[in-house]
Amino acid sequence: LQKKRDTKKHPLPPGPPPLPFVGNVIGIDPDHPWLAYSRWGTEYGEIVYTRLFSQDIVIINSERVAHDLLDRRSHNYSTRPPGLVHLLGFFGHDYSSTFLPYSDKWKLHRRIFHEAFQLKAVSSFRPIQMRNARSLILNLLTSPEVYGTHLHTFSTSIIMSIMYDYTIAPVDDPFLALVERSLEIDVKVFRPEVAAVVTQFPILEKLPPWLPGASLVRDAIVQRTLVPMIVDMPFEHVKNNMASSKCLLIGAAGTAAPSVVSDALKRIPVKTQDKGEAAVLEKGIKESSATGYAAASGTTTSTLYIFLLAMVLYPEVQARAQAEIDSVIGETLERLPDWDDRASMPYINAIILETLRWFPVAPLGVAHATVNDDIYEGYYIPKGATVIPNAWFMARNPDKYPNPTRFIPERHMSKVTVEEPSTHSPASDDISFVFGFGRRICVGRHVADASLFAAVVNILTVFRLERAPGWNVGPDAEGVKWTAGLTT
Ligand code: HEM
Repeated sequence: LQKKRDTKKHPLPPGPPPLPFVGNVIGIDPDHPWLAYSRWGTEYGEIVYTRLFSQDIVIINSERVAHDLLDRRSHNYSTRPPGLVHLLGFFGHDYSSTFLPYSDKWKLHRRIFHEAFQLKAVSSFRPIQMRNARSLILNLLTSPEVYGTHLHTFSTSIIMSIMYDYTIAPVDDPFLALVERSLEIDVKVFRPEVAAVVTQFPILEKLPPWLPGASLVRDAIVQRTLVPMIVDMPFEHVKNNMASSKCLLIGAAGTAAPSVVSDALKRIPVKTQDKGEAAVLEKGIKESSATGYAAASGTTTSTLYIFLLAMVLYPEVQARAQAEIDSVIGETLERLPDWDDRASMPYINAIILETLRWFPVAPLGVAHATVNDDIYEGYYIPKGATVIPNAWFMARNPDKYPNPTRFIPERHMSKVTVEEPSTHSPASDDISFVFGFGRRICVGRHVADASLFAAVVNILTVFRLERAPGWNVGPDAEGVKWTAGLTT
């Protein structure tokens, strides 16, 4: 039954007419929901209401509305959809900072991330990022045919070093195997569209696992086994390192190499003598750090795939970027670029911004939800509504980005920051919407920005990327097959 509401005074935002019971489920390609949402954006405007079964969905199709609601009214728009939160619980995933409802637990996770990943702190990770970028170009030189694996190794090695000072084994790393299996399930399941179906048909969670069609239950069983290992294994690695370094040097509080986890653990005794509170803090550190891998690896890797695609499709952009690099480090390649060169490379910075814009790797961001009813520009937005920022459509706003399907770094040239690199932040640039909004904006955006610079500048310094013969993809990237989930 549809909820009874008095929407006479304030109508719901416009949207496609729903069918009885199912709402607007039909017509959404589950693998590319942003395409339907964007069509509705063209037809109905900046804010669209739709219903998936009984779940209210509000799609935000413009940065203007997203800033109004998700930033300026963030007190009401900073939680996650209850259906999604429930689904995560069913999968044993209720530790994930990304999907925690707005709560004290989320605030603690956010504080732990903020201490490590705020703009003025992230420069301490630069040696790790540059070292991994150098390994990346070496790996690409050795076996270019498995470039995807190398991009993935680059992203995962960085986040594991930063978080845990954990060095990933070149082959068959035991932690990586676990986490990749788990992420495969995550990206296909943790979406508002799936949550709406499961909320409507709770029986789906109760089916016997052997039944054909009970893949949700089977996946949940696998996840509930994997999750405790994923959360515990790298955390114990840090604790063991800290303990053994203490044994070696009695009295020195942890001489293990620094990492986000060891730094956060070292801060605990200073802050609290209370055992209960210390346990809560330790759990918060363990759970938030386990979120870091999932949040950082797929997004960074996918962005680098899109960068390679752009370079192959736009050789003139590549040539201009390489001319810029040559002008800074010299054509003889006596050295590779480094952080100090960044301020002299506005075109490289513009390429990074355009890569993030051209195909946002999280095309629908991560869904927010309302805590209370709201009225916005005369429209009624119900309590508990799932609120989806359609980054894909924002990136294709022709008023802001003329010819939006084309890769044109020049459009950012007047905006790229060229000051001292430690003050450079993509959030201050005009593509910050790809990192989300308000209190939930991506905590890793400054880390991501630096990793992308390290990879992009090193790749362009030593390689020329060319189209493989017979590969027929046009400048709008039509013909490219996208693997879609939470991230593409
Ligand atoms: C190109 C790379 C990246 C992109 C495009 C990206 C994008 C996003 C987006 C769209 C969100 C959701 C924001 C919202 O709810 O409005 C998010 C959240 C988050 N990201 Fe990123 N991200 C990237 C890299 C990273 C990295 C490297 C890290 C960690 C070091 C990270 C950690 C997180 C975390 C923990 C959250 C959850 C924040 C919360 O719910 O409070 N991300 N990211």
